[in-house]
Amino acid sequence: MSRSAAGRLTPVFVDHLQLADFRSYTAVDVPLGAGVTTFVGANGQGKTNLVEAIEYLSTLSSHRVSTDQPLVRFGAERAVVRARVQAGLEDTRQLQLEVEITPGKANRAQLNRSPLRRPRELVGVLRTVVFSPEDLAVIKGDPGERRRFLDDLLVTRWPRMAGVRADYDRVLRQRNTLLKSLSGRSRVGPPPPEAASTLEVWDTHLAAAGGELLAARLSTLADLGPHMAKAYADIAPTNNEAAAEYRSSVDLAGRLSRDELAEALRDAMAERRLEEVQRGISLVGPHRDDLVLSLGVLPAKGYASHGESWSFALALRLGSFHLLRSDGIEPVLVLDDVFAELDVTRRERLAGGVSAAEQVLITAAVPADVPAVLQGRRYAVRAGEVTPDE
Ligand SMILES: Nc1ncnc2c1ncn2[C@@H]1O[C@H](COP(=O)(O)OP(=O)(O)OP(=O)(O)O)[C@@H](O)[C@H]1O
Repeated sequence: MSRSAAGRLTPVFVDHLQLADFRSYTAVDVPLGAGVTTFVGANGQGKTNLVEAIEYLSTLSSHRVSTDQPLVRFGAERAVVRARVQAGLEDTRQLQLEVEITPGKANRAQLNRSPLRRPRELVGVLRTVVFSPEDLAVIKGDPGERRRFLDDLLVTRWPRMAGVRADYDRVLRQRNTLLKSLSGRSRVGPPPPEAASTLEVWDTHLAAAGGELLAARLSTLADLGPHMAKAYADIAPTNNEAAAEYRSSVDLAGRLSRDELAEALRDAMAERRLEEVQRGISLVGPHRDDLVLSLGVLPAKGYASHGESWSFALALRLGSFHLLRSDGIEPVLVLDDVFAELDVTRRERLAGGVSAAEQVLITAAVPADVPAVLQGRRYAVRAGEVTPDE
């Protein structure tokens, strides 16, 4: 979604959500709209399930699970998530998004009631930024959590990158299978000529997709940096600046373009060929990289306090939100279960930081945790029923 001629962002928001056999819901219909909507209810009533469905329509993934099975209501065969999205200044442009999730089989997606050739084509029609308790793992967890954060963000910016990311993962799996078979030989030395040439083919594919992924990561991180630092300073004013630096498994030597990075990857693979064959695994590439998040001179991981880690996680999401807006994209902002984790000052600051959003979806077990300025439309969620809460 791009800027209008007047320079305004095109407003985008979910207007209606409909679920069938998704998570705990047999069937539910929820009218939504621009501005703030809060879902309140006791623990385990199905609040997060609602916003998770919207996230799934946007990204075809969930921040809570890595497989689709838990998304389908226990005992059901498939789930359907359907939403009407308003995308336009004149209230005229409505998009109908639908995805059918069938674990173990290919999912199916529709846009405006026409089946898409590949569900992936749905990615990017609706953009979301989701902040949830699971985000703490981006600060405290393994490098994979930070890679996923960055890759999710760059796919949100450039939906085409979903294909590049999938290609990279596929080629990596195939290359690893070959390396593993070579490492199983009784005497591990340079691979026999036939295997060496097959490996070179995989090197070329891995370097091509890897170079493109790396270039997108580096430019996204560079663009995110100032937004993230500002968001952190707004939430937790200290002298410590929040920063993020890319740590690569290859010597990047200032290279930034996709072709230069692909070449760097190919060189690094050639250099470590013997070691890769011995260990039976791909040792260089974006899948081995990390983001070093720091507060002042100290790394956040292992040093930041619990509150600082929360502020940092929040700054990553708010920074992402502002980055996307500066790209001309209007993402739907989801704040899932986060107000209970923040102190009063940070709640108020978060509320101030999201006031620019066209649509904010909030879940909370305790309504009083949500600052008054964010009290928009409210729904009570209880045992699979979603009803307006006056
Ligand atoms: N595939 C599924 N089939 C049936 N029920 C499910 C499925 N997945 C999750 N649930 C149920 O959904 C409920 C959790 O819903 P959800 O995570 O939306 O809760 P919540 O209202 O956000 O709660 P909290 O305030 O504790 O975060 C649990 O009771 C869980 O058993």
